[in-house]
Amino acid sequence: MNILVTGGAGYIGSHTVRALIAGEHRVIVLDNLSRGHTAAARGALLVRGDTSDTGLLAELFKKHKIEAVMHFAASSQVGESVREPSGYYHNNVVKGLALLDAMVQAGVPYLVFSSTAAVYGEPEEVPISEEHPTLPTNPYGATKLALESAMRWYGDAYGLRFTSLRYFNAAGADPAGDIGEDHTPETHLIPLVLQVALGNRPHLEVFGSDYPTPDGTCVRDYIHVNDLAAAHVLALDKMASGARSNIYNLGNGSGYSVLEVIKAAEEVTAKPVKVKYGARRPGDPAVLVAGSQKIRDELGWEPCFAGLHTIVDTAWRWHLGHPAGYEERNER
Ligand SMILES: NC(=O)c1ccc[n+]([C@@H]2O[C@H](COP(=O)([O-])OP(=O)(O)OC[C@H]3O[C@@H](n4cnc5c(N)ncnc54)[C@H](O)[C@@H]3O)[C@@H](O)[C@H]2O)c1
Ligand SMILES: O=c1ccn([C@@H]2O[C@H](COP(=O)(O)OP(=O)(O)O[C@H]3O[C@H](CO)[C@H](O)[C@H](O)[C@H]3O)[C@@H](O)[C@H]2O)c(=O)[nH]1
Repeated sequence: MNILVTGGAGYIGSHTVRALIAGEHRVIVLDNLSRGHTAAARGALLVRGDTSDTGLLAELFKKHKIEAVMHFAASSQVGESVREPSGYYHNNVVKGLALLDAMVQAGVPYLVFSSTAAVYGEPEEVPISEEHPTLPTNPYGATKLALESAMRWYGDAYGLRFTSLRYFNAAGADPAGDIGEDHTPETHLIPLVLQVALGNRPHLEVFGSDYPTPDGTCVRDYIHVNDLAAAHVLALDKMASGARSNIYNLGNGSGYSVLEVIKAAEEVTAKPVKVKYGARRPGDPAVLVAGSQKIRDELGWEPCFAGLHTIVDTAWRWHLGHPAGYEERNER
């Protein structure tokens, strides 16, 4: 298929682009490079542009006979969203709607959407199933939920078919070692821990040690980025063969605390990681662990990189090979 990947120069998007190309799809990446990297999108045609540019979208849909969109482009930091909700509503909801409208206008039938565990908020029970109530505790999760809701109504009214994938914590890197996680600023736990191990940061600040969890630090479900990428390909194939719109969680079903992640990183890297304890980060739920049985049953998805050490090891190989990331910040 001819597929437009928004945000395909970013972390998860670039790994999915690779999986799509391996599956012999033709990929056009649309990325404004606010956070992405040209080197990450290699192998695809990269168009530098914004998802709000409906003229550009119409042109790309027509010129490349686009049959499906994978929509990764978004602002995605929980803490930043609490401080600056306006930017999140604009980038994730307003621009997301522009994309949906352009798809409807051009008759592009299929959309795979990057949603998040943050739509659930503080869970009533774990593992969290797709039926769990959605009560986000931060604007980031609220904006993703808002677009999911729009997709549902657009589906009813205009026939848009979508799969929303609610990822838990994406981590790791392609074992090939040439693409990986490089956010500026970096806010995610695993890359930050590895930067400490590399000697690029003095310490890791643990955000809160008084949560109601076994060691007092937050528990998350880490999922390898290539396992996420594979799920996107499966979701698209399923829709193209007639499946209805759907929502799936994506996680491994195992929760690890911040301290457990640090310990795993020390074991993988054989380096000490200095820790300082700080305050809780606003908007952080204590525990997020996925129930992903639905996607296993319905799409046949199985993680290939399920263990925390394996995930951290692939990330470590990327960081060792690219201690300063993609090193192309001055191009922006
Ligand atoms: N990283 C995670 O753990 C995680 C978890 C759940 C959901 N998600 C979602 O997955 C998606 C990808 O996350 P990521 O970690 O790869 O983020 P990322 O920041 O690496 O990638 C996002 C990409 O989108 C681009 N972009 C942002 N706004 C744009 C716009 N308006 N127009 C064009 N391009 C734009 C950025 O330049 C960047 O390349 C996001 O939608 C995020 O909310 C991520
Ligand atoms: O310097 C740090 C960074 C993170 N953490 C903690 O480590 C855990 C993981 O934090 P991340 O920032 O790596 O990830 P989040 O759980 O906040 O968010 C990630 O997963 C969410 C869904 O669970 C969203 O989708 C979001 O896009 C994605 O970044 C959290 O408890 C956080 O408080 C620290 O203690 N210190």
